[in-house]
Amino acid sequence: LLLPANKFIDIALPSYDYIIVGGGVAGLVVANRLTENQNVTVLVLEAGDLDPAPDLITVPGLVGHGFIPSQNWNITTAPQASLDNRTRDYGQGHVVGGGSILNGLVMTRGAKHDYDAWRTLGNPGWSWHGMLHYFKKSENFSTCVTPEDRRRLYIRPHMKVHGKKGPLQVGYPRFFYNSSKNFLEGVSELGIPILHDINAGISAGASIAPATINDRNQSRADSRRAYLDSVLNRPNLHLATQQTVTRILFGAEVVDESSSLPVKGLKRIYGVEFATSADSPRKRVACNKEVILAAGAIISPALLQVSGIGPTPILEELGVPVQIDLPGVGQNLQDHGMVGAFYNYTRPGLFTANNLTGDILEEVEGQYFANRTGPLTHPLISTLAFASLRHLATNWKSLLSNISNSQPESYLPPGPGQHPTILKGYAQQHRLLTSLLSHPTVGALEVMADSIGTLTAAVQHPFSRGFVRALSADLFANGSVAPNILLDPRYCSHPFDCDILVRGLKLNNQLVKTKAMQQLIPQPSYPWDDSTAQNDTALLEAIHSKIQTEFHPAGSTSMLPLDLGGVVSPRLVVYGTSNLRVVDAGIIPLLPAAHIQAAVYAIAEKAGDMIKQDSTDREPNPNEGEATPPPPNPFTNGPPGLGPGIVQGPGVGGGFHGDHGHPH
Ligand SMILES: Cc1cc2nc3c(=O)[nH]c(=O)nc-3n(C[C@H](O)[C@H](O)[C@H](O)COP(=O)(O)OP(=O)(O)OC[C@H]3O[C@@H](n4cnc5c(N)ncnc54)[C@H](O)[C@@H]3O)c2cc1C
Repeated sequence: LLLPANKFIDIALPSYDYIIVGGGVAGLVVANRLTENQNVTVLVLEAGDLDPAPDLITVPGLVGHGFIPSQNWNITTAPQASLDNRTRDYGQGHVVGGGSILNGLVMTRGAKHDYDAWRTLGNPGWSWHGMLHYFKKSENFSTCVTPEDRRRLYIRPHMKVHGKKGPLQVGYPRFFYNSSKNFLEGVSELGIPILHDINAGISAGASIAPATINDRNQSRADSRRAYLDSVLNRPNLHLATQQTVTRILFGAEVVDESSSLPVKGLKRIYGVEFATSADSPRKRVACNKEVILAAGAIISPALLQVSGIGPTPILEELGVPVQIDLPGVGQNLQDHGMVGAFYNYTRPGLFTANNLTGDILEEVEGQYFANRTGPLTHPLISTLAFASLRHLATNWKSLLSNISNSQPESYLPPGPGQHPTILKGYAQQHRLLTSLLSHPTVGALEVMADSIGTLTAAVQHPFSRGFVRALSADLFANGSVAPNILLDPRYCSHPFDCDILVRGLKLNNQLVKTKAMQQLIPQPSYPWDDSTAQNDTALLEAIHSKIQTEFHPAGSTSMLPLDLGGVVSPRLVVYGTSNLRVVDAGIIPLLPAAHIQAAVYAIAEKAGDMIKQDSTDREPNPNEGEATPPPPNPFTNGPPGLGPGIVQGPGVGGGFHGDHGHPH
């Protein structure tokens, strides 16, 4: 139900039990699960709008054809000092559904060991075992692949590890390019196994990865379609679009003896401040229970900082009063850097995505829209391989021992990145990474194959750590949010990451020489041809100029113990607060070797259960209402009944302008 913009004042409540900041992947999962309880009220504030389902979004075959500008935050990285000193564009979803509206649909989980490492880092309950229930809970897995495709492409999922009843459709396209088979068998010739199911706990191997595709109509499955559309009529769920949260507001300090949360003497969050645009009035809304940050790994930490939660030196520079000195906020940022290398397949008659032009495109479109079959059901990437370090280097043991003997702190950013807790946390990650990379089932590198000859290499267990920070106390300074965010992934600030990519490109050069791949008649061009294939310096130079994001930012609000630079506890509560959680990709303490949407859906499902559980544990809580007196109604039209629906921006009128004396 979409209500006109001016209904915002009419239907918004003065306070909600839960306020979710960001209606992307994690935010919509949590909104759905919390509103299963009809006695609970939830407001989702989303900066973007509902997408009108254009073909560019819904048709898998159009993945990679660009972003709709209004749906992208248009963030740019800092110049990459360890590469070529250039900035990189960094697309992020600014739309209901967040990254799941823009993403490449690839659905991979990573290895069992990747998640067991999260537990080892001090997070009980967050092992593979702890996540598997939620991987399954989120997905409705479908195996509608023809027997012929199953056989030739080795698709045999282990149904025990998949869910059939979850909201998110996960399946396979109804069309595969022939080059997929060459790729799988070529990789196998190099001694890397073909996996029948890449999501069963062993990820080092080649596979056809499932996709977030709705099997029935072969269109994109995203968090909005999966988790929101079917529950929009719940009267206890309000979604306000085009509302950017600019600050988290603090209430009184509470001492809550009865809570299972670590709340004694902690700060209580009162609500949030938000606005439709830089020059529109700031409004406030209060929470009865919690504020839940789901603004993604880049904006959630910036929001914490401008609200006074973060490293003191950064808060002081911003001129923001320090509410909680939390050194980890914005640190430990990790990403999978990737390099697209091109080996043009020239076999005469080979059908590739390049053929989708003119009459053929018209025919293929007709096929797709008439009966949802054909090449347009196929996303950009279905075919990929994860190589373990053993697959990349015979001297893997000595490589790892060299890393173990190095000084981890020298690789971290200066300033707030050198806080003792951050150093300690990174040293632990460093040890765990070397252990993970020694494992034959864990990916060190991913190679993604499209149909035309691009073999994109991406480093999967990066040692480099970047950071994100706000540049202004007002996220809307200078008119929009992006210029106020400093995002520095610091690609290859640890040289081992680029070393992995060099090895990856050499692997590519071996791969295109296999019998299976030779059938495609690949024509590598400079810098991927034989002139540079064995020349590390030339490959490194090419990598430096071509690295870009695989769009997997994580770690910037890490779930780690406080003395390891953590921001949230294993219950995802921000340290120092009683009722503020983060549930998005930022909490991932160590990136898995995988595309990370599967992990984010599962994290949010787990968060939903924890929030419900903690709420039950906490009730009745006589102190709670007293500690934070009901706020004045921030909407001039008074508290109406809770009506169903979406509240769509631009929000008009009625908000508090400036301070009204209660929260700060
Ligand atoms: C181009 C692209 C391709 C990708 N490809 C894949 C892939 O193929 N497979 C895969 O597994 N993963 C992929 N990913 C990654 C995956 O989509 C993300 O990991 C996932 O979306 C992260 O979920 P999240 O909830 O943390 O953040 P998001 O999904 O980004 O959601 C954050 C939401 O918060 C909103 N928001 C932010 N700040 C505010 C604010 N101040 N106020 C209100 N709202 C706010 C945003 O608009 C957004 O809707 C891709 C991502 C991108 C961008």
